[in-house]
Amino acid sequence: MVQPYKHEPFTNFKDEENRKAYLAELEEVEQYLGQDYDLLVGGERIATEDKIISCNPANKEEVVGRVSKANREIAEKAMKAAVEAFKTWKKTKPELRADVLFKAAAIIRRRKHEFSALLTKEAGKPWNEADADTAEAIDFLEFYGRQMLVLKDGVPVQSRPNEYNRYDYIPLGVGIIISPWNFPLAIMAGTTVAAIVAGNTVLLKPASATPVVAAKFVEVMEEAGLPKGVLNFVPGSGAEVGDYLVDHKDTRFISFTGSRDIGLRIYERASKPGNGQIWLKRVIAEMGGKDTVVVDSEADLELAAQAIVASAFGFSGQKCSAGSRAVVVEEVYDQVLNRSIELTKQLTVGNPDDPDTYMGPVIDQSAFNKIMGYIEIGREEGEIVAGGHGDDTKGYFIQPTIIAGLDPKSRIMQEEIFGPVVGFSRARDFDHALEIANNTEYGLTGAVITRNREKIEKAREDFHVGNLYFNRGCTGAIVGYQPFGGFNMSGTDSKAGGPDYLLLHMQAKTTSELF
Ligand SMILES: NC(=O)c1ccc[n+]([C@@H]2O[C@H](COP(=O)([O-])OP(=O)(O)OC[C@H]3O[C@@H](n4cnc5c(N)ncnc54)[C@H](O)[C@@H]3O)[C@@H](O)[C@H]2O)c1
Ligand SMILES: N[C@@H](CCC=O)C(=O)O
Repeated sequence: MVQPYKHEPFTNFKDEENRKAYLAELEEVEQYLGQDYDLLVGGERIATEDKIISCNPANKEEVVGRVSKANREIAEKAMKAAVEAFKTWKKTKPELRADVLFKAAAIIRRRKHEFSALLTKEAGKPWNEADADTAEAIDFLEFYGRQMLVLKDGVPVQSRPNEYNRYDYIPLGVGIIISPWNFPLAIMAGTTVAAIVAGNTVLLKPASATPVVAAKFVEVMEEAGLPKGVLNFVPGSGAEVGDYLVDHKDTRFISFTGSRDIGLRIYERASKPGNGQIWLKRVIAEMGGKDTVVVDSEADLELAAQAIVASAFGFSGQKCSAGSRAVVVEEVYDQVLNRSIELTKQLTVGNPDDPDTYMGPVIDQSAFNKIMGYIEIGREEGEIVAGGHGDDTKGYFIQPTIIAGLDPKSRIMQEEIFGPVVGFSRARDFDHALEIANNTEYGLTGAVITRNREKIEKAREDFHVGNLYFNRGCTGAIVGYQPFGGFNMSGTDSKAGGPDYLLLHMQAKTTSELF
């Protein structure tokens, strides 16, 4: 009997035993740094000469792993394997498919700190952020397994005398899963297993910065009993393998999570049918954000500053949900800004191996350069009142940075920076604050800090984002509790971890029989 779903608890690292356990797993992971990882195609392991070299962003000399790189020929082979495996996987009982997910969840739970320690090494995640990423991966496995058990018999529809009508969900076909590096376990695993449990077969192309944790996850799925060809592992270049698979006539759907620009490229390419293609490709695209914490004059100002700082600088602001804009009502602007500066100056930046590090590095040289470029723009557009410096000698470290006095239409307040930078703008009153909050092309997350019930209700209606939070920060959605996804250029609002998510990977079939 499947137990009711509950989210995986976070680890309390104040507990000495937990600290010791995490340190032991960091040592364990260090033993296997630098190893080679193969592709997986139709159950066959393939090693290529050409490798993706994954490096530790906190110590760029340290190689985390060398992962074989797929090319078009291998991608084609993987597509054929997935098409073949779909013939049997689509007919495999949904209960059995769900059991594979439950077993995979149990395996990852037993190796929880090992996976998190690998995230610390490969993505530069501080302990609590890595722990949350692993917990979310477990949650996706547990939640989607249960959702499939709910959907397996379809939904009742009306029948009439001597007529029996049914409404069932059937899988789509072969899906391409394209995942980002910032939640390299949770989002990669969640998008993969949602497609699989619904009866589809997939080709997984993880982000090139974090392929090792994806390779480890693929091993877990094999251990959990997934048949050959259902999950094919094809890391590779977006431009080469990504475009090829997006354009492929046998691709039935694409599940993409990543930037706005790549999301738009995929959306456009997928709309053009390839030679011999007999369907419209479905696209799930979860993209960027420019997320705002709104602070009202009638608010707990300490809570407001805490929420701004946590939302802006958790995992160095490298979350689509990051609160990269603070819009504060005039009356309390100076107080909130000053307290946010104080809190920011207390944050520790350093090697995420150290449990006392709050903020680790950003992911790579190109991210470092881009974020430092934005900080320079910020010097022109506003005033740097905290941080503003970076150091890329050993790893890619950037101080948490606050830029104050910004025009709401400035670049810092409009463009996704994806780093530890938050811009502050003043609003005349609460209505003006909401107007500013809605003035970007994105619509992913937002938070409102106020004690006023009417203002909460106004924001509930008028603040146009997929995930809106009151009196807390705007990051950290939990699977099954706060289904996640955004409006406008933030994507197709797929609501990962929500009750409708699996349906995006299925099609409904009506049957009607007369007696
Ligand atoms: N909305 C969400 O749920 C969500 C969650 C996490 C991250 N994100 C967004 O992701 C971005 C950061 O992640 P990123 O830097 O990995 O994004 P990215 O768009 O650069 O890459 C995402 C994935 O797309 C692949 N890719 C690149 N070019 C491709 C192509 N031509 N065809 C197919 N695939 C291609 C990459 O290799 C990677 O696997 C941010 O914009 C962030 O906001 C959104
Ligand atoms: N789901 C995560 C964000 C994922 C994107 O980076 C959150 O709610 O903070």
